[in-house]
Amino acid sequence: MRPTTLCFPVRPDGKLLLGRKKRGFGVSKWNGFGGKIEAGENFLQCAVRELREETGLIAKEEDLELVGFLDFHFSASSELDHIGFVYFLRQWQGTVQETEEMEPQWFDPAALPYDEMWKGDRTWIPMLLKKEKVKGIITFAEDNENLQHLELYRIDNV
Ligand SMILES: COc1nc(N)nc2c1ncn2[C@H]1C[C@H](O)[C@@H](COP(=O)(O)OP(=O)(O)OP(=O)(O)O)O1
Repeated sequence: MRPTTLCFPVRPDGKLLLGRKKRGFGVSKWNGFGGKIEAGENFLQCAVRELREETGLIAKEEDLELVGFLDFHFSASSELDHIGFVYFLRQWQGTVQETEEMEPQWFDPAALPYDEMWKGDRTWIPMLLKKEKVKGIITFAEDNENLQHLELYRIDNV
């Protein structure tokens, strides 16, 4: 799979915006917002475009904080392997809208719906919530759902 971006808008009260994916890869899971990089795009441009397509929110590239770099591996489906750049965003313009791809909802960071998210998320999102930056390799088992192996590192800069 092509490299991806994943962006989590964060409100001043600390709540995170997640979306329930309505179609495609990760359908029905809650996640941040993002997608595959397109030809000629850099990661920031991809993150801005995907956020706008999936939520209606308009971000400036300089407001995207790179907080994670993850290497997702699928032991039974190597065509799904991809890297993901993870961003927090604290300023934007516009209002959140449901889109054809995502049903958005704000969540308290202490009550994220991990049971309905990708299985790796409960390991690295708490690190980000503690203001740590993270780099790692997450390997999914043959069912493409459960975790097979995890290597996560706290880093100073992504
Ligand atoms: C496998 O573990 C993952 N965990 C989390 N939390 N998020 C992931 C994982 N793998 C991928 N993602 C994110 C990365 C992207 O933000 C989306 C997938 O993007 P999608 O395939 O929907 O990309 P689009 O370009 O929007 O796809 P279309 O072809 O449907 O336009 O999930």
